[in-house]
Amino acid sequence: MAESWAGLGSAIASFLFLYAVVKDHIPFQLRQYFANFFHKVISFANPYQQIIIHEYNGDYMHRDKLYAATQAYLSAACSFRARKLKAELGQESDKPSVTFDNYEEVTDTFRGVTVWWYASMTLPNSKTISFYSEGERKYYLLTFHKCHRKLVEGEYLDHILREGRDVMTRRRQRKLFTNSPSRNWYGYKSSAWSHVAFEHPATFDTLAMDPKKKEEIIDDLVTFREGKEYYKKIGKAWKRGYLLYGPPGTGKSSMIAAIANFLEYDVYDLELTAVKTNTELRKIFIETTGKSIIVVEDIDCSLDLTGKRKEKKEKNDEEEDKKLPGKEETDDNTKLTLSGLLNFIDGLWSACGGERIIIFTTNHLEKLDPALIRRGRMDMHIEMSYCTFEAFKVLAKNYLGVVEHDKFDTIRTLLCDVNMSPADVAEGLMLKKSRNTDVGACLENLIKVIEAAKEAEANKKAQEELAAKENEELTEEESSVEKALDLEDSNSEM
Ligand SMILES: Nc1ncnc2c1ncn2[C@@H]1O[C@H](COP(=O)(O)OP(=O)(O)OP(=O)(O)O)[C@@H](O)[C@H]1O
Ligand SMILES: [Mg+2]
Repeated sequence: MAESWAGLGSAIASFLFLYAVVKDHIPFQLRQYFANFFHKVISFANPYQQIIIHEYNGDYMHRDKLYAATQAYLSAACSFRARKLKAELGQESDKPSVTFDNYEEVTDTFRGVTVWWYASMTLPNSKTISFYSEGERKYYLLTFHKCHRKLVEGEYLDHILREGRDVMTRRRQRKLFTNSPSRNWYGYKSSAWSHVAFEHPATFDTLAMDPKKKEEIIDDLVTFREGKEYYKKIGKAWKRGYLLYGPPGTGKSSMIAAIANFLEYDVYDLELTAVKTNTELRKIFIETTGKSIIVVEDIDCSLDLTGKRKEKKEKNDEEEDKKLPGKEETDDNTKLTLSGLLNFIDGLWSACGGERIIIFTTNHLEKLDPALIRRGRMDMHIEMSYCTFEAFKVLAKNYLGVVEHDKFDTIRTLLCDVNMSPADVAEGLMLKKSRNTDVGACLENLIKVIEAAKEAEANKKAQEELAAKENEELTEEESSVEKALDLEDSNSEM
């Protein structure tokens, strides 16, 4: 046996030696012909097929998107099968990712089919003198059986792209954007938005509100997040509008942060007062990305939107006849109007860019134009109310770590008679906590705060009643004087 192996070895060595000697004497075309023929024979006999995914294609400017998605996918789904791993922190990421190192191979299974992934790179050719210094070129090599080609090309690569993008989205450093005034939209890479890292700690666990309502909102968000196919089926853009309304300090902004953290979306905080025209608003909108929340806080203060559309329509009807041909259309395009805002929410443009949530907040629901908040535009109206006992229990758990206490009953009774925002209740719990860690003392402090608020509210109510009574008496007096004067006048006429 050993002899026959030795014989084979020497035969190969002789062949390679001979080939090296005669290679230079064979014409190039003939060599090419033999190489092609050899390749065909090999691939005919080889039942496997390969797809290569390079990190950079053509130039060094743009990293291939499929390569990036593959890297993310493999790091999440397969790297645990590799022996040699490497960890790195991507540019846009805030979480380290662990992926398998070069020259490692892992397997993956898709619909019962096994495929092999191999990470490798080509080293720079040191003999080539180039103006640009070339580095190593990394790539992934995907190997699979020939009979699964349709599945791999048709579905598996799409699956890699989709899942990989999801992993990248989850790992990315989320951002809080704000729109810059249009005078700053100039220069290289000019953008309507500037951003900082989004790091708000609010979550649904820290949000004090009725647990049933909270559950409803979470269910709605989950349905939305998983509703891509549904929205496609019913022919609606994949977006959802929420209107948060309620008095100051009831948690509207905290709710936005909790939603963003729950869905892992970016937040675009749209300052409408910095937008001058409908065209600007459209540009701002186009520059937002999918998986994001667009927020307009205090919408009632941002613009005088009430009834403007109606007035405008009437005015337009009147002015229709006066319009001269060739006269410039100014109104709609040079000003930010309610119809501009409505277009922004659900016009044709609203469908571009993927899943989006739009949230408006207001302290005064009654001030808003019904068209702006009708169902379909603002799909869910969420009232953020004064602190109830259920909401207080969430705050007590978060701030003091207690779920039950003797003083809870007193607080329950007190909260029924007073309108206190969760912000005020939280402040009552926090003030004392900073100096004294005793839970009983903190709750005692809160009771005092609520009692003081109750007294202040009662005083205010009494004053208002007094003022109303005085006003009433004054009007009564005035009307009796008027009546007396009228009587005098009629007597003198007679
Ligand atoms: N429902 C709540 N749950 C937990 N904390 C709350 C809640 N409401 C208010 N707070 C606390 O009060 C602070 C202010 O709340 P937030 O800014 O969310 O109120 P808001 O409704 O947006 O008020 P405004 O109408 O003035 O903008 C928050 O930082 C948070 O600590
Ligand atoms: Mg707010």
